[in-house]
Amino acid sequence: MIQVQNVVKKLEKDFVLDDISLKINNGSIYGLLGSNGAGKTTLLKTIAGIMKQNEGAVELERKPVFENVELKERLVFIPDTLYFFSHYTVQQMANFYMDIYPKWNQERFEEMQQLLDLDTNRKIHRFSKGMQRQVAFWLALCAMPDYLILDEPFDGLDPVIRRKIKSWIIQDVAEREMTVLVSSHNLKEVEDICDAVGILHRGKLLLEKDLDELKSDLHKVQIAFKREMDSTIFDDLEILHQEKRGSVYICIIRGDYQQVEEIVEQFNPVVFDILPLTLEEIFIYEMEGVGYAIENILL
Ligand SMILES: Nc1ncnc2c1ncn2[C@@H]1O[C@H](COP(=O)(O)OP(=O)(O)OP(=O)(O)O)[C@@H](O)[C@H]1O
Repeated sequence: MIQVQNVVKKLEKDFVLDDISLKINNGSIYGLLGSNGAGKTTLLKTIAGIMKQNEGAVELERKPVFENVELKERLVFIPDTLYFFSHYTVQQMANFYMDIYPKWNQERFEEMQQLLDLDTNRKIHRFSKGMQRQVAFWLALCAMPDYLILDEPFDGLDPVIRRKIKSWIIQDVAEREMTVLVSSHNLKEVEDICDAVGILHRGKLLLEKDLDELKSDLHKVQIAFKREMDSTIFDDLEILHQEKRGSVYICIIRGDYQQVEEIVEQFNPVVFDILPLTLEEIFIYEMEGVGYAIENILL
C-alpha cells in the first residue's frame, strides 16, 4: 500500500505540493492527472523516494520510502525523460537491472523480446524515442516490481504497443497484485486502466475518485416525452446537466440507477435509454461540483 500523508514540498520558494494525502491499495492502478506544472512529477519522485518531502509522510507498507533500499528493490520508476547509461546495449542495461532487482525474471525478458522484436545487442540510444520507451517498460516489467511508478508513460508509443504494454501492466496487477501509480495530462490516456483517479492542480489534490463508484453513481440517459418534459422531474432526480436535441433530452443524472429508472418511468417517457458515459464527461461534472472548469485544468 502507498500512503501519502499531508505532504508538503517546497522547491525554491514555491509550494509545489501543498498538503497532499492519498492512499493506493495493493493491486490497484491510480491515475494522477494534472496539467503542466501541476506537481505530478514532484509527487511521483517523492513517492518513489527520489525526493524528500519537507513535511508529511510518504510510506510504502507503512515504512518511509526515502533512502529505504529494501523498498526500492521492489519499486521501479519510469520517468518522463528516460535515462539509460550512454552507449549501453539493451543486454548491458538488463545486466545492470539484474544486479539491482533481486526478483529479475530472465524468462520473461526473453519472452518479451520475441513480442517486442528489439535487438538486445543494439545500443539503446540508437533506438527511436518510442522504441526506447518500449525498452524502459521491458526492463521495468522484468524487474517484477511490487510498485510501478510511471510518469507520462505512454507518450510516443504507437497504439498497438500501447495496448500491449497496458495489458502486461493489467496482468501483473491482477496476477501478482502489483501496485501502479501513473501520471498523465490526458484522461483518455489512462481511463481504460485506472481503478482510481486523482486530479492535481497547482500542488493541490482537487478531487480523488474510485472509478467504479463514479461510474455507478452518474448516468447519461436520453429521454423523450410525448409533450414537454414535466419540470417536477427535477424534484426527485439530481440532474447535473441536460440538453435538448430535437425532442430528445440528454441528461446526466446522479444516483442509484434503479431508483433513477423508477422515477423516470413514472413520467411515461416514450424513449428512455442509457448511454455510455466517458470518464471525461464524468470529470466535467465532478469538477464543476468543486468549482472548476475541467477545460482549464486538463486536456
Ligand atoms: N528543480 C526545480 N526547482 C524549482 N522549481 C521546480 C523544480 N522542478 C519543478 N519545479 C516547479 O514545480 C512545479 C511542479 O513541477 P512538476 O514537474 O512536478 O509538474 P508536472 O505536473 O509534472 O508538470 P508537467 O506535466 O509539465 O511535466 C512547477 O511549477 C515547476 O516550475
